[in-house]
Amino acid sequence: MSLYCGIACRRKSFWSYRLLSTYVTKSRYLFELKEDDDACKKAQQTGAFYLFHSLAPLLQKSEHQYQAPQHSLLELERLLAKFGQDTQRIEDSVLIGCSEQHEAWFALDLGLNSSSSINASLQKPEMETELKGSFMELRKALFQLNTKDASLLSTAQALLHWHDGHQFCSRSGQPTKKNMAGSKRVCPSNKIIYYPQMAPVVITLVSDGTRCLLARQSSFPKGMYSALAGFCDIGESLEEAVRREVAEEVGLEVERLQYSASQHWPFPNSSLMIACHATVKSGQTEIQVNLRELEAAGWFSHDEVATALRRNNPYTQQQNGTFWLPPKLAIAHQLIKEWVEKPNCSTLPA
Ligand SMILES: NC(=O)C1=CN([C@@H]2O[C@H](COP(=O)(O)OP(=O)(O)OC[C@H]3O[C@@H](n4cnc5c(N)ncnc54)[C@H](OP(=O)(O)O)[C@@H]3O)[C@@H](O)[C@H]2O)C=CC1
Ligand SMILES: [Mg+2]
Repeated sequence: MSLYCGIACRRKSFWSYRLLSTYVTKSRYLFELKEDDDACKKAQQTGAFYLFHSLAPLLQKSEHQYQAPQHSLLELERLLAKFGQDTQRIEDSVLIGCSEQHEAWFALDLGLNSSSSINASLQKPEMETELKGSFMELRKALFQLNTKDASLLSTAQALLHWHDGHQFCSRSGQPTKKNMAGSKRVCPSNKIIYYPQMAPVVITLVSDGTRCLLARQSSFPKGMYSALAGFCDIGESLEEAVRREVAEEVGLEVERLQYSASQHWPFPNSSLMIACHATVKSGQTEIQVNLRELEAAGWFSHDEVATALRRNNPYTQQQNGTFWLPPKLAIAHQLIKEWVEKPNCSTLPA
């Protein structure tokens, strides 16, 4: 960059800075922390840490609610010393966001193997006693938390999981090194950069105009039905993936679709769920279930689905055989709710 450009850019950023919204300054701050290891390390001094053990987040119960506690760097250093872990381990933490006041948030897993030894570490139950909480499996934890914490912990777990599985370069076999924020890993021998990945998944609520199609896999909890989902194949567009998955799983052809929303889903590995509504060709509603993919599929009336949505405790429904729907947090629930409120959602040709 020339000196002139440097001055011009600095001046420009000075004037425009005052005009930037809170959201934009926050996004730029996080971008800086990902790009600059020193800035990220500095942000840890005033930051807050969420703790995990073997990918299970630490939760504390207050009254009838669970919450994810935050720890300052000082508290964390004290805890690590008490647990018999090296404070060097803080370098394993990953950046997961920041407050509007630019307090950076990090996540650290106390149970996963790391570059710093944990052989001398206390066991999980003793840590839980000291932390006055419990490490809860994420699938259970998500449904106990408010939306903000659920989203933050799901990002954190996905990132920690990715780092845990990408410790070595797939070309050289050498250990890879994470940057301070944890937004990438680099192989020191050949400089290959690895970025965290998500697999795109389409999830489609198919309708015939009056009914919607719900299906279940044998691995689902008993009685739960959901919209059709499937991983995108390489080279496919969103529209092609929807069309193929519906054809593969229930033997129907969709002719119109409408994008609804998307969601990061951490199970079993990070997916980007892309939710759509679609309609089948008129008169072509005979389902042929692909039993290698699904256990059952069927058409459900507007009334049946609206009633199922109103049931708020699915577990009590299992006994009497009624079907139930994915919990509110899942995008499948949002998609089904949208259809109940507005059954003619699908407008675009597939
Ligand atoms: N948030 C939500 O509301 C919902 C989320 N989902 C999520 O959507 C995802 C996909 O749904 P599902 O119906 O199971 O998918 P598919 O219909 O594509 O079938 C799953 C099969 O795809 C194979 N597979 C696994 N990972 C990948 C990958 N990264 N790329 C390509 N193929 C893969 C596996 O086959 P094999 O084992 O033979 O290798 C797996 O059994 C699931 O992870 C599920 O958790 C689903 C419904 C609702
Ligand atoms: Mg599927």
